[in-house]
Amino acid sequence: MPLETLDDATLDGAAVAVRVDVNSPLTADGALADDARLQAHHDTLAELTDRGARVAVLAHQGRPGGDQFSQLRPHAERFDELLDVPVSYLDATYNQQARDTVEALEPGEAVVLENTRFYSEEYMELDPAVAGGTHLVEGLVPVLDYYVNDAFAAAHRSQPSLVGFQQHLPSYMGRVMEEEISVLGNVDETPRPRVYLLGGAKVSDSVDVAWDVLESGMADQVLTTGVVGNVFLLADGVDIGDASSDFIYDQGYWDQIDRAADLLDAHGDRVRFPQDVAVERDGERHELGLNALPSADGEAAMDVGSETIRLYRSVLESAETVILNGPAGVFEDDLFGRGTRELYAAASEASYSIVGGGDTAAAIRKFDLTGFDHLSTGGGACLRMLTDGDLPAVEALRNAPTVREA
Ligand SMILES: Nc1ncnc2c1ncn2[C@@H]1O[C@H](COP(=O)(O)OP(=O)(O)OP(=O)(O)O)[C@@H](O)[C@H]1O
Ligand SMILES: O=C(O)[C@H](O)COP(=O)(O)O
Repeated sequence: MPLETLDDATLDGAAVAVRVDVNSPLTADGALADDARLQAHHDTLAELTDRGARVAVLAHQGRPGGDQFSQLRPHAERFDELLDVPVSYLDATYNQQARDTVEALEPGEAVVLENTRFYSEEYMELDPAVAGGTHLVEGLVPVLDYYVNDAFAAAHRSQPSLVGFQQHLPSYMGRVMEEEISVLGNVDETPRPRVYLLGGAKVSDSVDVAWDVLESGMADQVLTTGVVGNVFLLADGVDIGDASSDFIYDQGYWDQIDRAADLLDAHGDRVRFPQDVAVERDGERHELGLNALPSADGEAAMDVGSETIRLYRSVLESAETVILNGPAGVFEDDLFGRGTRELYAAASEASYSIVGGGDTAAAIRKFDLTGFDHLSTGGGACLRMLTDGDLPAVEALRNAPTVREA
């Protein structure tokens, strides 16, 4: 089934649940530290309210037990500032009070319901049919006409608010979802040479992507940086020292070293790993070539070094398409931002560039970089989309009933 967009929906007076992804960094006192994800959904919410929908916003924040797990009041207040229509907040999600509030909405009004993950079923990966029978979904469906999914960044999760409503209601992509699918679903049409710059700390996701794009022929080159680069150094037999190795072990990525070694055996001519690294010594950035590793002082490799930057820049300069995910180093620390800043700047010069990842986007903002063609709102979702294709929430949209069937 083709995916339906807001162009296909008759919204005037309709009660619409819209799932967004506004999962954002919070300050110690619970305020939003960054509203980029809220801004990204502005156009979808503005269109829904402008076209007379009565809008119930569903979203999660953080993970149960984590320090970023909180109410959505700050998000609702920020939406109220960003949008031209009133946006209220309700500390309930699917009970009678929530149903009454949604039913009482006037056309063009919106309410942000409480964090979906306050309910245990929401934090489970469920088969869509089971998700359709959860309390959250069954509680809200009676007061809704349509469901809109704009939460691309969470679309790799098969959780009730992401896949359950599509079992009951005519469902549409929001504008963020539509744009992400149209760009990331057509990566294979972007010009060659196509280079993947993979860094950051989610090693198994990046090794998955590297395997997939090298095996399928999608990538002409894969450049590795960050913790991912350190894993490839270990895979090549370089002793990067206990501090960096222990970090990889503690994060549960030890088994990825063998997968990286197999990848080097199979496609070593198209995979690059760092030729030098940066460590902190006496409070300064200090660079070490591979022959100086492991460092006698046991410092951790926190960034790629100048020689790696030079080599990678030359590859990036000859690329037509660059797909970038994950920072090249601990960019949050001024000593180790250089690899990320310089490699991202080179990537932004390519004819076509795609960026995915929350920390990656934060680095781009920190270094004031511009010129990228597509900044994905997703991290894990973007990577999954680049490998497995359809995401569970998108698949559920494809299978949703049409207006006539509902
Ligand atoms: N050499 C390194 N050692 C330790 N941490 C590193 C290193 N290089 C990068 N990092 C860390 O990796 C983190 C970002 O990795 P991650 O894979 O989460 O990025 P992302 O894909 O942009 O974000 P997300 O998937 O969470 O949206 C940053 O906090 C950065 O400090
Ligand atoms: O930030 C994200 O990647 C999405 O909001 C998904 O969050 P999750 O990884 O906690 O499911």
